[in-house]
Amino acid sequence: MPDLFTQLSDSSDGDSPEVLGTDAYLFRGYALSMAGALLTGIGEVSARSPFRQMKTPGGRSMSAAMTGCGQYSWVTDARGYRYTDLDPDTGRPWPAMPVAFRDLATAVAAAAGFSGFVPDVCLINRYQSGARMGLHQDRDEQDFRWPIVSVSLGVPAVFLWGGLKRGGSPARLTLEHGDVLVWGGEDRLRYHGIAPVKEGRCDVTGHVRYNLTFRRAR
Ligand SMILES: O=C(O)CCC(=O)C(=O)O
Ligand SMILES: [Fe+2]
Repeated sequence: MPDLFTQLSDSSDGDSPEVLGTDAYLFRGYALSMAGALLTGIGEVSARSPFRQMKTPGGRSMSAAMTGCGQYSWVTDARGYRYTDLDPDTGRPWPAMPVAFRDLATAVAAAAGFSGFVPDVCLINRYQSGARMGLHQDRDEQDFRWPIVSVSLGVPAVFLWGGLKRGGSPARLTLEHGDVLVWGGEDRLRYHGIAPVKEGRCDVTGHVRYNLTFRRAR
């Protein structure tokens, strides 16, 4: 893979990512130096569009609480999964995406070989202990050529990394405060999820895990 070499040496923190697939990388600690700014951003976004536990189309409450920012964000309710330009809870547009969020997503995507990624969505997940996310694909976006960029903050969690089809037992990776995953290309539709988050403590977030997931919805 000659390309991989070039990409790795372009990695802006100088550390090589772990390779999770043809087009999937884990950049350990990539967001550590920006964690303060990211948490401030989460506070500002959630002051305007509060975290809420959404319902699946089948009527079950998601255990992770969610909010979002950007031009659109992702919602689920009895009508299904979709992106909206208004927050259904406030009736107002989703808060603007903080510049620090967007710049981080663009830079790490480029380090993974996806130059020109400009997210129009940042979905923010908040996990208390016991919260989880079942195996799923991210497939409500228009153009699967753009990757998913996923930033973990706070208490660690086990990320489940499956294949392109349902079934089989997924790989398990512990994601810690500051870790960033990028998946796209051949890996764009991989099943993934989060195992129930264990009781833990992080100096900056307390008992909570946050995940920022950056997408290009449209
Ligand atoms: O919390 C995570 O790390 C994964 C979140 C996720 O897969 C999603 O929001 O679609
Ligand atoms: Fe996902």
